[in-house]
Amino acid sequence: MKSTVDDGKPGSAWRLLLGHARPYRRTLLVAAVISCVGGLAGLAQPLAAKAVIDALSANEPVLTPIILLTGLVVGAAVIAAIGTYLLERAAEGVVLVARRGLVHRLLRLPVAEFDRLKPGDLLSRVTSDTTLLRTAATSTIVEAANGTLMILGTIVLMALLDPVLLGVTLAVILVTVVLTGSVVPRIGRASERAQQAVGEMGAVLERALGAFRTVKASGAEERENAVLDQAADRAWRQGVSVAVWSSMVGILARLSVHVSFLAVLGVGGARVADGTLPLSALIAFLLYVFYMITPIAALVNAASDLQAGLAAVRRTRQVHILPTEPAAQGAPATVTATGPASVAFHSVSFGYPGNRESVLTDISFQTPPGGMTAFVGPSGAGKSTIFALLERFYEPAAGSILLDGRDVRDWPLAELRAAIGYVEQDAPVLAATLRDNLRLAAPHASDEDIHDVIVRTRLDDLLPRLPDGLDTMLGHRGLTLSGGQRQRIAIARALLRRPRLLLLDEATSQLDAVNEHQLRQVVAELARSTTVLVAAHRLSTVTSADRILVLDAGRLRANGTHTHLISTDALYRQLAATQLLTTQPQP
Ligand SMILES: Nc1ncnc2c1ncn2[C@@H]1O[C@H](COP(=O)(O)OP(=O)(O)OP(=O)(O)O)[C@@H](O)[C@H]1O
Repeated sequence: MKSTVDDGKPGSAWRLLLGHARPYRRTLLVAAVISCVGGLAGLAQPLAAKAVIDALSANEPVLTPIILLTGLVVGAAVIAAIGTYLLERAAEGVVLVARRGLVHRLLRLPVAEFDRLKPGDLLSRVTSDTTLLRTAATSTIVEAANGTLMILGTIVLMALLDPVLLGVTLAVILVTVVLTGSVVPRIGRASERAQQAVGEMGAVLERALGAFRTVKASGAEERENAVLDQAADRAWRQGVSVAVWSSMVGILARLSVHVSFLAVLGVGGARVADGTLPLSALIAFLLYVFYMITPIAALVNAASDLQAGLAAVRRTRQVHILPTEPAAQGAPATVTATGPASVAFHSVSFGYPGNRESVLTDISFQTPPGGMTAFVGPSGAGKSTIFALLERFYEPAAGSILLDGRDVRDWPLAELRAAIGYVEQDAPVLAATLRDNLRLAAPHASDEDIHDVIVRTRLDDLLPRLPDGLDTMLGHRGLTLSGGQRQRIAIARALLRRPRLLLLDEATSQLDAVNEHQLRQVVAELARSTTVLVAAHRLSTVTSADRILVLDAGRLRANGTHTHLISTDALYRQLAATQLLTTQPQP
């Protein structure tokens, strides 16, 4: 995915990161105050210990100083725990909101957009990048704010002690800040490249695991392993690069304190020698120089973490600027009309995005409400593409598509899809129970409805063999089922939606002869109450269709019944001959 997020403005990633923190600003403020109070309680502990020792040596009552000391110790621990809890809670909140936002966006991507993306990379943005946001948008911001505050406080106290020595200290710190400023962006760039490599790894892994059996059967484990290794290696190298630059910044911070100390000692020593500065002021000043070590170290850490967070925010932002389907803004689907819907294509031409070749050229046809229309033609002729256009997964380059006399572009997208039952070519079974799989398209379907479609799709022979009936978990992508069973589940799922238009893409190709015959009867029965469009390879499944459209290389070349086409269309005759059909319609 191209990095187009910064919009050229360096501040935009910062704004986005702060945007993630904004909902938790109160919690973060409280956590910052708590951490200051905890720090003060810590600072007061030596004084309380001193009071206990003083009381002991002076033979005075020690109860009060001991209570005070205990109070400070316990109080500091409790306060620190509350601060940590608040920060961690806010951090989890940041991750939750970021993940929800990304998931919401991803599920609303247009199909055309999804085609060009890598699911594994998207997955890493939802899981890994959001985790990097976690600390950057919460504790790091608090740490940076506290560190800055402490440094400013020390500078004020230093100014009160001796402005000249302060000038010396600030000059050294300034040089360090300039040097650090040139290193920090490198941490950011390396972090972003490391995350990109993690994303690539996700994509390769998704590819290998998604085709697990094929990878094994092809003996390609080692080759896939090598590709994964390379991506992991790239992530490792960038991680090492982050480590190198981060330690450079650490060295600079340490050097700045030490050089400040020496410079203050030199200049201050000379001033003590010529009597312009009391020795006690020089000692106090030097102590303050050392007090700055902790906040400077905190700022250095924060700078590294923030760079990783900014890189992550840029990657998550890349998802947020992807287009979404209009359904994202629309109301939930409400089916207003019922009964079979008519379909019409008027001079539709279409080519897949990024592909200059036209896949459909000047396609025009009409189907009345109800009945079965079949699309036949050689592989790659464009049959599935017609269905994809009806579902509005893509927009045609020219022409118009009407469902029920209304242009599909004028239908609210959710309503359009609610009217259509779609069984895609390799309809997936999700890793969920059989019931949830069936209800995917009709979440409110009753158990009677479910049993009805199970009988109609001949799934009733499968059901008794499942250990928990409808509540049996079906494995990842339905791999625990046979191909035919997966197809019948997909058909049952589409039927449960009570569609006005049913699109069956090769839906019967994996059924045995008996089941296919039964299902053909189901489809024929269905064609009486709904409009059925079938994309078929096997003519045997569609010879009894009310009309058959013959597609060849994206053009509609003939249209008619089986008997008509056998006598008029050479391609159809050839298809029929190669599929060993008689010229008689099948029962
Ligand atoms: N998402 C896509 N992006 C780019 N090209 C695609 C995409 N899907 C299909 N195509 C191309 O569009 C053409 C038509 O494909 P389509 O799937 O519609 O054919 P089909 O007639 O259904 O074929 P089959 O019977 O083999 O399923 C093919 O050349 C195919 O390579």
